[in-house]
Amino acid sequence: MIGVSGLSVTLGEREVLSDVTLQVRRGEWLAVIGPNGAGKSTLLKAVMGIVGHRGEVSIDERPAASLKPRARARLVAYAPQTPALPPDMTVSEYALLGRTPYIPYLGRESRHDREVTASVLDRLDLSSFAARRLGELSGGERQRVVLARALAQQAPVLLLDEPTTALDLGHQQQVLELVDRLRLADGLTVVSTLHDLTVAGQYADTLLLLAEGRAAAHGKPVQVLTGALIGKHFDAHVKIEPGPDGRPVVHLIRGGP
Ligand SMILES: Nc1ncnc2c1ncn2[C@@H]1O[C@H](COP(=O)(O)OP(=O)(O)OP(=O)(O)O)[C@@H](O)[C@H]1O
Repeated sequence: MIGVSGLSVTLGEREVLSDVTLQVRRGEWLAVIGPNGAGKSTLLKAVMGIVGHRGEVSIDERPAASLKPRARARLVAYAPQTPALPPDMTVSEYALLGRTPYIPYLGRESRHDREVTASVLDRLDLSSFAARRLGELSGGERQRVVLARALAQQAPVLLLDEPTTALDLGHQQQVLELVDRLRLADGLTVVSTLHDLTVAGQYADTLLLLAEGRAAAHGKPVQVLTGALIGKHFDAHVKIEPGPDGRPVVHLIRGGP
């Protein structure tokens, strides 16, 4: 569904992504992990086509560069880490922007567009916030609104940049379960950056470990979440245990490194 080949990005004077190649199958969840500054957000932005890059990106077998903005928006929804939100816009107006690729030029949203948006707001516990202004929300509420806009887009590919960092535990689970259910029901392809390595290993089929802009490891959670790789690339001292479902659980060890 997503193909990336020889992807490199230079920002300012620095090459922040170097020669990254990967494939994400339809219905797969890929989590991009790695230390701060490794290039995770830049990888998502390059797939979205919002930073200049070298190398190839294809979406649904089509070169991403050839997609017109409206066609791209019907294929890929992106929830950035810290988007600028217009403070006076309401939650429902903002979430409805996710329907823009379906609204005719100079036309208005349909009843279906409003229903899809309302249903997404409901599934993210945001119905009671629908009339609130974005400038009056907490960090976690804002994060769920950004996600609501992306989900309202109903695109087959979802790119989520740190979708849960500002969320309390219950809302983290709600968001991750919602994305997972949509993926299993509708075959969504998901690429998310995630700092919580245990969560990444719980939900994703495949992990990509980026370090200094390069792919340092790629594979199933048990192959990537190893003490050796985490010690080397995060400079962290951890203990890894299999969780109840066999997927790895990463514990920080007090006193290390
Ligand atoms: N506009 C820019 N000009 C120069 N360097 C930049 C620019 N934007 C980002 N960078 C650098 O690119 C590198 C990769 O940034 P990126 O945001 O992709 O990292 P990340 O892995 O998502 O980090 P984090 O975990 O901290 O969110 C960082 O070293 C960052 O300082």
